[in-house]
Amino acid sequence: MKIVIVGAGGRMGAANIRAVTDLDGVVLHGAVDRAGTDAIGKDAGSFAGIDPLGVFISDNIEAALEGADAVIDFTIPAASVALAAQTGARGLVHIIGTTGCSPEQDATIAGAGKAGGRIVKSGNFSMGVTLLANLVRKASAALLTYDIEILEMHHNKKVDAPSGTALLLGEAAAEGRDIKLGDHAVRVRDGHTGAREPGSIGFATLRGGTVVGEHSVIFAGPSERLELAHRAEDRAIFANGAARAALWARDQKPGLYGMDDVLGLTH
Ligand SMILES: NC(=O)C1=CN([C@@H]2O[C@H](COP(=O)(O)OP(=O)(O)OC[C@H]3O[C@@H](n4cnc5c(N)ncnc54)[C@H](OP(=O)(O)O)[C@@H]3O)[C@@H](O)[C@H]2O)C=CC1
Ligand SMILES: O=C(O)C1=N[C@H](C(=O)O)C[C@H](O)C1
Repeated sequence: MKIVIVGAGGRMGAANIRAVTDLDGVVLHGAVDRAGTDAIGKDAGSFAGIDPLGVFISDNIEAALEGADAVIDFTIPAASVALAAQTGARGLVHIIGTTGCSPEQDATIAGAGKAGGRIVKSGNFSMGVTLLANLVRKASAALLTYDIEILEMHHNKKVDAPSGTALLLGEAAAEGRDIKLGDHAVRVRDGHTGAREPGSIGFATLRGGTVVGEHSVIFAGPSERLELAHRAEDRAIFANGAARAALWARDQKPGLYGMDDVLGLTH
């Protein structure tokens, strides 16, 4: 399977180049980043800290897509939305790790799935978080009256908050109670907030240093707390999941999928 990495010059871009090079059945077909960025023209392998691959990071997405089967895209929302139109028109596999999309951008991406793309989009491609979301859904249903708070910490370069993972975990908690996250989420607290609204799902965001990604879901009840947590130690866990998702999506019908589908976890 011939894969193009988009956002190749970024933190996840380098991890994705290494993951695609390591996995049997896939080859790096192209590597693309934003015009004018430092990585353009560099060998993708050397850039990612491995042996040279003879694939050079380019700003020409159309040329890179020629002959490709799949795209792994960890960039910014506007870039992922624009790319989904191109992958949809070509019927390509499109793995989207980009977080921070608005509801309108998510709807446009879903439309690209209907138009022919095989899209897998997730706020977190690790096995651990995918399983964690399933545990959160169950705990939320079982501990119906407990207050739910979601805490995340990431490195000081992260640009969106709450993280895509925190929102994914919030969605799982809401599904467990058959409510809509949008109606119950409290994403920021400041000043005289009043007492906690029963049934709300709170988010708290920390940023600092080089933290890859840490998430805790706290169920706080009378005289006890249950905490379910995940700590990412290396971006390889996301990149390996994304490469695995690309191989899986090749044999699927056009549409929009998540990591539960890739791992065969039904709920
Ligand atoms: N779902 C998951 O499992 C994970 C998701 N993420 C998400 O992935 C995204 C990227 O994260 P990270 O790698 O840390 O961020 P980086 O900023 O390091 O990388 C993003 C890359 O995309 C490039 N880029 C921006 N616009 C375009 C464009 N139009 N075309 C091609 N490339 C473009 C950037 O270039 P430049 O810097 O020059 O603007 C940069 O090289 C974030 O949304 C993050 O939250 C991260 C880890 C795991
Ligand atoms: O930006 C990051 O770094 C990460 N982003 C994802 C998110 O927003 O949840 C996944 C991971 O936690 C790292």
